Formats: sequence, structure tokens, C-alpha cells
Amino acid sequence: MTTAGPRLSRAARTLLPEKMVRELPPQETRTGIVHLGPGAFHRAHQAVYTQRAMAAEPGDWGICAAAARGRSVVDALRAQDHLYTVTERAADGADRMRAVGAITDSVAALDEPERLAAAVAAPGTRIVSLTVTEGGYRHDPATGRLLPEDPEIAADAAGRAPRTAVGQLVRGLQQRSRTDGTPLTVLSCDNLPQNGRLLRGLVDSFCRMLPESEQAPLLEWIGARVAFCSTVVDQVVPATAPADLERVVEALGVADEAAVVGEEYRSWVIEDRFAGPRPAWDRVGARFADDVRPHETVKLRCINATQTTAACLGLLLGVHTMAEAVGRLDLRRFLRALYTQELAPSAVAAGGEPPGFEELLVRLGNPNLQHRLGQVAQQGLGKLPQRLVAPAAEHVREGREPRLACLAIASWVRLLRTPVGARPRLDPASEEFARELAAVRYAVEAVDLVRERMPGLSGESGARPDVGDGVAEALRALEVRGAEAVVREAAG
Ligand SMILES: NC(=O)c1ccc[n+]([C@@H]2O[C@H](COP(=O)([O-])OP(=O)(O)OC[C@H]3O[C@@H](n4cnc5c(N)ncnc54)[C@H](O)[C@@H]3O)[C@@H](O)[C@H]2O)c1
Ligand SMILES: O=P(O)(O)OC[C@@H](O)[C@@H](O)[C@H](O)[C@H](O)CO
Repeated sequence: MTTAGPRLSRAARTLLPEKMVRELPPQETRTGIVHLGPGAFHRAHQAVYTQRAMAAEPGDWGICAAAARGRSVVDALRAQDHLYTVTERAADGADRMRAVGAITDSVAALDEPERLAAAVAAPGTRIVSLTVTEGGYRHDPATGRLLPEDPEIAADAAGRAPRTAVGQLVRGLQQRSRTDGTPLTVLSCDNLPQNGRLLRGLVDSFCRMLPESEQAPLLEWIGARVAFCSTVVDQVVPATAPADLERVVEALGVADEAAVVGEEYRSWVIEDRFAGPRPAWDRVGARFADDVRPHETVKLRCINATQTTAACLGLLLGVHTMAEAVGRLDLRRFLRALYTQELAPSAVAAGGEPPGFEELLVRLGNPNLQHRLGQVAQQGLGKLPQRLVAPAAEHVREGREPRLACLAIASWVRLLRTPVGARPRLDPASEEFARELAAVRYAVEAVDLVRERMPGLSGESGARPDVGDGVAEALRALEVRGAEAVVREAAG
């Protein structure tokens, strides 16, 4: 913990520059949004949009920050009267700091399950939003279905105090359906395809696991009163590092244990099918759209896929931050080829308008952001299908050979096959999978194992060669010749 300087709080806010204090919402602002998963991203992105929206159009849109697991963020926020700072760090090193007061309440869901359900059910709550990471949805990325054999989901459905995000959401919805019952909008803000529709399906499946007498009334109420909107979010917000906390103390003279740092760029496209009122997010840069899919394809297949590839190949090449990865000439050349020949064309085919590669490179290469490659490369089973496998499969279906995307996917497999001591800690949830993979002798067998977990690698009609075959070949090359030689050659 950073001890130099008093801790940020309502009382200590007088120490902040006047301009920062003026941007804070009024102290009496009431809660209108419950957010599950108030990690670094939510605090830098949706919370800032919401604070600015309340300044543009006053309203009770305070956020109740609900930590689905753990409670460190709740403890940090409560110790600061829920105030914290966001630093937008430009590529030239210039910082723009703001104080954020959009979070008005907090709940540690595991310790206070009743408070969470009550917050979702409260009449003043009109929106529940989520950023619980890909793994938080507990779904099978191949089918979009809730993992039926997941013991945590089964235990939540059997009636314990819920520990999964879907279980916590449904418990709150159930309480709302039995009390106030006013319409509610659920917004998923995680990097998943059709995240609103996906979550709607998971909620539906979860409800069907409840005792039979509870299912029908709840499903009927949800169908009539709850809207699930898909959203596409974009802003690079790395995990806060100790140096970031020190920098806040240096700049402001107050300690902030909930501080976050991100890039200046920020965008948010939200499917426009709310069940009730919403903050004036559109007056401060967010966009409401009938269909977010073109934006989603660009986000997942161009921006996220480039980040995932840079992360996996970067780690194999021995670098550790995104800026270092895209700063390497060989890797940058490879990424440019992948982007222009395979990723961007697949997004354009889906109606998207990808940014130019150089424009993206400026964002990813920001030398003042410590975006750790290990953070981006983790949870690959939940990320690669929509980022790299889907565009690769599309190319194969149309008779093209997505050589570069296959190498990108292979680099993730290679990383998991690298002995534990020699690779950064990745995928703690799937260490067992990584061990199984590492034990396999041949690239083909390894890819067969991945095929079982990521069915998109196999062609729908069973036709060969498919994406998996391309990945097996690229994996063999990586294992035999090493990442450096393969990347150099593939970049042309
Ligand atoms: N950080 C970014 O640059 C960024 C950008 C765009 C989108 N996102 C989306 O936001 C998500 C969160 O990013 P972050 O930077 O805030 O991460 P973070 O690690 O700071 O926060 C993640 C939050 O999700 C919760 N969580 C993690 N695993 C969970 C699980 N299995 N069940 C329930 N809750 C769980 C954590 O408790 C925490 O509150 C990403 O996974 C991504 O989908 C992040
Ligand atoms: O946040 P994740 O874990 O889904 O993926 C890591 C990055 O790819 C991601 O956080 C990006 O920084 C972000 O999606 C950019 O908007």
C-alpha cells in the first residue's frame, strides 16, 4: 500500500486541483446502475462516460460497484468514499488526470449476497452492467452455452449464496421480479461476440436449472421486462502497477489505492434496445446503434486479434509489454501482414470499417502504458475463437489459406506447451490443459487436443485441410525452427 500522502476521500478532495473537484457529480447522487466486476477497465471506461453523462444531463446514475469475487477493490473504494482517479496517458507521456465520483456504493458479492440482490432489485436501479472477463461467463465459446457440467453453476442453481456472475445476476433478477418489477436493462461490456445475446442465453439456461416451480414465472418476467443489449467497448487499460500509484501521490499529494491508468482513446457502441431510461452517454461520445455487429467484428478480429497475436508471439520472442512487442521490427512486419491480408479483410466482409494498421500501432505502441503481454495472452480458450479462429475459418471456407492467422493461433498453443517455469503464468484456470498439452509429443496430437476444446479449428463439413491443419503445421515450424526464424520468414 502507498502510504505517502493522505488517502483520497471526500474530506481530502479539497487537496485536489479545483478543476478535478468541479467534475465530480453531486454528493447526493443516487445509484441507478449496478456494475458486476468493477476492475480497472470499468473504472476507466464506463464510470468515466457515466460521470461525464451526468454532467451533460443531470440524473441519478450513480454506480454500485459489485465485486463478483474477492473484495479488495470494494475495500479500497470504501476507504476513499468511493472516489478514485483515472489517468489518461498519451503516447508522448502527457497525463490527463481526473477524479471520478460516479461510483456511489459498493458490494462484495461473496460476503454480502443479499445486498447485491437488493441492489439489483431496487426500483432506482435501471441498468446492470458487467465486465467479468471472458471466463466469468462460464460458457462454452464454441456453442455459446452455459457449461452444463460446471460445478459452480450447478451449486448456484441449487440455491447457495451465488458465487458466479450469472448466478448473482439471476438471483437479483428473481428478487426484482418478486418485488418492484420495473424494467431493467442488462449491458455486457466484455470482449465477447454478441455479448448481450450471449448473456441472455446464459441467464435463460441458468433459470431452467432452478426448481421447476420458479422457472416459468421468472422466465416470463425476464422475457417481458428485461432487455439484454450487446455493447462494444474499446480502451487499453492495463492492470494498475505500483509505479502508477506512486505517480498519483507525486502528482496530487494524495494516495489512491483504486487508481487506474489507460490510454486517451475511448469508445463505446451500445445496442439501442433499452428497457427503460439511460444516462446521456451519447452526449459524451458513446454511440447507440441498432446493430453493433460491424463494430464488434472490427474490435474482436482486428484490434483484439492483433493484441493477442502480439502477446503470444511477443512472449515467445522474450519481450513482456505490448509496446516492446510492437516495437520489434520483425514482429511489427508480421502483424502488419496478418492485419492487412487476413484480419481487416474479414472484418470488411462483415460490414466493418477497420482502422488503418498504422493508426492501431500508435495506440498499441504507447510506450507509457505497461500493458503486460501475460495479461493479454491469458484466458486464451475464451478469447482466441472470436479473435483468430473465426476469421481463419472464414478464409478456409472461401478457399483461402489463412497462413498468418494459423501461425498466430499456433503461437498460443506453443506458449502453453512451453515448460511452466519458462513461461509467464498463464491461464491459471487451465493449468491442467497446459500440462496435458505439454505432455504431448507431436504438434498434430497437440492440435487434436486443442480441437477438442476449440471446435472452430475443425471445418463444419469435416473437409480437410481445415484451420487445425494449418495450426499444426505452424506449430511444428515454431517448435523445430523457433519463433524468431518463423516470424521473420512469415512476414515476408
Ligand atoms: N482492460 C482492458 O484494456 C479492457 C478493454 C476492453 C474490454 N475489457 C473487458 O473488461 C474485462 C475486464 O478487464 P479489467 O481490465 O477490468 O480486468 P480486471 O482484472 O481489472 O477486473 C476483472 C473484474 O472481473 C472480475 N472477475 C474476474 N474473473 C471473474 C469470474 N470468473 N467471475 C466473476 N467475476 C470475475 C474480477 O473480480 C474483477 O472485478 C476484460 O476481460 C474485457 O472483457 C478490458
Ligand atoms: O481485456 P482482455 O483480457 O479481454 O484482453 C486484453 C486486451 O486485448 C484488451 O484488454 C484490450 O486492451 C482492449 O480490448 C482494447 O480495447
